[in-house]
Amino acid sequence: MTAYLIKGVSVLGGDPTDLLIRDGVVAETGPGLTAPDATVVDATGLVALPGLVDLHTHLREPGREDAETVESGSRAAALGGYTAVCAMANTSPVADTAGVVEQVWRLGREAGLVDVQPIGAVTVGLAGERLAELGAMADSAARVRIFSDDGHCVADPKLMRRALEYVKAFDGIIAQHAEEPRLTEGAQMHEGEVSTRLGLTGWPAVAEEAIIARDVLLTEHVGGRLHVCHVSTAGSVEVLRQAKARGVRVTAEVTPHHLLLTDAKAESYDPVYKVNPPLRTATDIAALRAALVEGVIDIIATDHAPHAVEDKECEWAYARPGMLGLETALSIALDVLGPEWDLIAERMSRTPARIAGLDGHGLDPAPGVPANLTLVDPAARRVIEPAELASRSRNTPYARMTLPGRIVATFLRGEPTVLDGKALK
Ligand SMILES: NC(=O)N[C@@H](CC(=O)O)C(=O)O
Repeated sequence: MTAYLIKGVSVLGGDPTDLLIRDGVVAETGPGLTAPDATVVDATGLVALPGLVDLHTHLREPGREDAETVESGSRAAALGGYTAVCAMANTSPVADTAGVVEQVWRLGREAGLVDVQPIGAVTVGLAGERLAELGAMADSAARVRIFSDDGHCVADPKLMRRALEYVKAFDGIIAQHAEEPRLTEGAQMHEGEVSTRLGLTGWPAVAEEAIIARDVLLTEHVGGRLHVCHVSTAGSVEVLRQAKARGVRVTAEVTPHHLLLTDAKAESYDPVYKVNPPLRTATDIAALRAALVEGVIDIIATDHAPHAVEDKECEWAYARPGMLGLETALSIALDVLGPEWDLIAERMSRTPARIAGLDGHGLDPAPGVPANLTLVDPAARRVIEPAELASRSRNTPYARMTLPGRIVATFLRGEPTVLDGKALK
């Protein structure tokens, strides 16, 4: 294994120092380190963060390798500063058996760019009718601890209750896509002023809030663990605030796009802005940002949702919902939160690693800690060019926008996956 000496780096915004990485761990920290055998990385002006951890990534393999593969998504993740991602189960076939989750897990190991932790489906085929083999997935080599039908809501309350109860045996989590399906039939965008003007069927905020309210009560009742995917409304924040105040074991995520973009984007009729849950209003954005700072929302998760050109560059009504996120998330966080490095590390690395139980991730660089870290140039500004993204898909909502921050290097267990802003594999 090569040793790396990172010179002049600011750890989480602190004074410049050096980090010596050897045998996969941070061996030493402090100014003026020397190590003749080490490769020197000049990190003047760069900030070191614990490697980012994404709790919500769609890698599309197996089934839609034209949109993304475990390898291409892993590369996009590493370039975005991530060292671990949790892969959602809505693949084809669905990740609802030990066989499929082990396949995704193995593909992640082979790609070797980030740790890929599969999420298992809650119900067979995401159909919402009967529980999948949750125990077999938990016992598999992939050691699944988070289960989600994301893309679909586990709408049946009895099934949701059973799922929450079942995974308690191994302290598992049910991650809910909160969308009451009867309230969103035919929905195309957020229900509000803009949808009325455009004549598009609305997806009301209450469709999300009603499910979160139900699920925190169910979670409280059975003493389980709930994670709420992509929270998008001010009302949801209030439901979560109350649940947390009562001590319910619930965590929640917000996506970068729900922190930045509003439903006014739909006025362009450009399906790149079609996403589930839909882009909401400026009032919602303000509430989500405040909740993220306060900790009512625990983490930023990308909901990286690559889609092939034919599924996005078509009429709005026929387009699939979802947008890319891995390669731009840190920039959006910087834009929204400012250079609040400790908060960014908390919401994008430490807390997601803790929720997912990913040992060795989410730890600040210190002697003895596995060297999973990323180096950011906070002064850089970059123009997002879709053709330059490592993802196989092009559906970024930030095309040609200038965003702050650039990932210069990412290390996974002491080996660089990204150097000089370029993926090494
Ligand atoms: N977030 C999205 O808009 N899309 C997700 C699934 C989903 O949550 O609908 C996808 O898999 O494409």
